[in-house]
Parts: sequence; structure tokens; C-alpha cells
Amino acid sequence: MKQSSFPVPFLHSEIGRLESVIMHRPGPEVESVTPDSAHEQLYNEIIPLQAVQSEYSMLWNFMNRVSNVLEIGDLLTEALGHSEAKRFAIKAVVESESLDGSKYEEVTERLDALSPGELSRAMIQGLDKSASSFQDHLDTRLYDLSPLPNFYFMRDSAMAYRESVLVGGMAHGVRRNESVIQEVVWNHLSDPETVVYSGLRHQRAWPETDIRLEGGDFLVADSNLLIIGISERTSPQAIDALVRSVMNMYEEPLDVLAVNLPLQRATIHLDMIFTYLDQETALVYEPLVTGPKRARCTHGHFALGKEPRFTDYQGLPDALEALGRGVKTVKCGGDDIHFQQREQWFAGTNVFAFGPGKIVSYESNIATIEALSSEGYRVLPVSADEPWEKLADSDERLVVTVPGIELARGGGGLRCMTMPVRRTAL
Ligand SMILES: NC(=[NH2+])NCCC[C@H](N)C(=O)O
Repeated sequence: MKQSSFPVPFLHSEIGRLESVIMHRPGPEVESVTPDSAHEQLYNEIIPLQAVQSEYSMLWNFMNRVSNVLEIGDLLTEALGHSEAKRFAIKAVVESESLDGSKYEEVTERLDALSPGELSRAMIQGLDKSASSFQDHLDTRLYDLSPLPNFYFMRDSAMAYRESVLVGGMAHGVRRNESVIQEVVWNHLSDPETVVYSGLRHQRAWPETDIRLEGGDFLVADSNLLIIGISERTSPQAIDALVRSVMNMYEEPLDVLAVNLPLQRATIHLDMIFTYLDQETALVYEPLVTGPKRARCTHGHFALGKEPRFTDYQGLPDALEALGRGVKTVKCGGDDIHFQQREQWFAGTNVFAFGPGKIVSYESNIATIEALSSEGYRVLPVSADEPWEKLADSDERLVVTVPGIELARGGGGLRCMTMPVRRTAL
């Protein structure tokens, strides 16, 4: 059922003026991470909740000034008010836990007894283990339903594209239920045809096939040009399936540039080495984008009723050039390789554009901010008392800097934390 307050996706670029964005305030789920589990839970380090929340609220308040921000937990609560959504959600999340027979029943019943708001919280923050038997009591698991500490990286589990949404197929089990939540929200709050592709559904239908797709690898250069990372998180099979769905839906030619990322922690997603600042300029991690060891890129051209055509390029900039979409690059970390490496690790490339030439960046990536400033960007700390609404609509190039030492320890940056749903056409 369509709700009037729920935004209809409209996204034809990475940089159009932001109208609506979905985000998630980090909550107690962050505290489920321990030194021993951090690696498996995809964190670089454990993070203190209060510190991360105070950093995050600076970002949230700013985003709220320049756009309409929606909290996914609230959307989930609203969706779970539909009994069909509740049934699907409980079944899907409990299935991800691999519980044995009686435990499965028990957890299902516990979740079923919750109100939509409580269930929404349990799906994000986890549900403590009940200890009603010897087996439970002695089990070292802490939760009957695992929390989602990576959910504040809202980018990865769903992607808006044109008038549609693509639900991610998460590469790691610890993030699987994030895409369950997206599926519940989009299927119950938006028009039924909005979800054009669901990685989650593919994964459930073909558990043996390697179908992984995360939003950090998905860039919308324009309506008919996608740039997608093939990475630790996204597989070629998923890209093929996505292309088929998009072609079916829009019946227009489509160009896809697939960038082959090295399978390493620092470059889990494409947006850790390449993000758009405006239509002609990109912020890049030089060694992997323009340097001698640049990531290879394959251009796939798809047209209805024709065989696809594939062309290989040495790197993404060459492929963009060949398409008449060449970009000028600004270097994350400036000219010094040492700072390039340090700031790339600190998600320096991972900035978020809230309009053309208007970005949000972590304040600690000083060399990157300097590089932007020499490109004519005015640097403004988020704490400044500025008329943000007006500035967002001005022609000025801006970099708004936010504190993020703790946020970054979760393994991502500003682009990772935002899921834009509507941007104005360029
Ligand atoms: N779009 C991104 N780069 N997201 C970063 C996600 C970080 C998260 N801890 C993970 O490893 O999955």
C-alpha cells in the first residue's frame, strides 16, 4: 500500500541536489561488537556508542537542514504495521539465524508477540537470548536474533536508481538481515513495482549461486550509465542479473562500467576509491584509479534485442573518456602517497554529494580537504552557524566537514552512511 509521506525514488545521478535520503542513527547494536568479534562483524575497531552518536547527530542535523531525512527504523515500524509484512519479516530474519527446530519456534513466537515498534527495534538492535533450557543457558551465543551493527552504513543494503529501488544481496551473513529490512520497507510502503531487483530474493532462491551486490559498489553516473565495482562485496553474476532486470523495466540502452577492485579490506567497495564531486569531477584514490596499478575496467553496452558488446580498458577514467564522459580527478590525500594511503583508509574518498560541487567529508582528512580547497572549494565546519538551506542551493563549491573518528572505525564514510532516494534532475 502506498503511503503519501513515503518518497517515490527519483535518482539519475550521484550529485543532483538532494531532496530525500534514508539514514540510520547508530544505536545499541554498535555495542554488540567486541575486540574478538570486530573483524567478523566488519568493524576496524570497537567504538563507544556515546561518542559515535554525538558525531552522528552533527551529520544528521546538517542533512536535515538541506534535505528530508528519513530514519529507516521508523519506516520499518510503519511497514510492520501490515500483518503480511510482519509475517514475512519474522520468517526471513529467523531463517538467517540457523536455529534448530524448537528454538526456531520459540524465537518466532517471541518476535510475533512484539508490537511493530518493538519488533523494528529487535530487528536492528537484536534480541537477547532467552535462557529457558540447559542448552540455551550453556550456549555462548548472546542473542536469539543478531543485531546489525553495520546498519548505519545505510548505503549498502538498498540503492535508488531512476524511479526504482534495488535491494542489496549482502556478501556477509552479518549484514543479511539489513536487506530483509529494506525488502519489508520497500515492498510495503512503496508501489509494488518500485523494487526492480532484489539481491536478497536471488540469494534465497539460488543459495548455491554467487549473487552479491552492495550499494557501495553501485554508482549512477547518469540515467543510462552505471559504474559498478566487482569486489569482495559484489559479483559479476549479480551485475548480470541486475542488468537484465533494469533492461526489462526501462527498455532503453544501458552502459555499465565494471571496475575490478583488489579484494582487500581497504577497498571493499568502489566508493572507497572513486566518488563524483560534480558531473565532470571525481575524487579518487590515485594508486587504484589513475596510477600504474589502476583497477581494470570493462565496459558492457546493452541494447534491446542485440548481443551485448564488451570492451576492456586499463582503468575507469579511460573507459569514461571513451564514452565521452571523461572526468577531471582530485586526489584523496593530495600528492603524497603516504597521506593518500592514510586518508583512503579513513574513507577520505568516500564523500557524499548533497548537490553538484557540494559535499560532506570527515574533518580529519586534512590533506584531502586541502586538495579540494585548492580546487576552489570553500571549507565550512558543520558546527558553524551557516544558512545551510541557502548555501545548498547556491552555486558555490562547498565542503562541509564533520567529525567522524569513531564513525570511520566502523569501516566507512559519508557516502556509505546515506541512501539518497531523490535528487533533482541536472
Ligand atoms: N559503502 C561502503 N563503503 N560501506 C562501508 C561499509 C562498512 C562496513 N563495516 C562493512 O564492512 O560492510
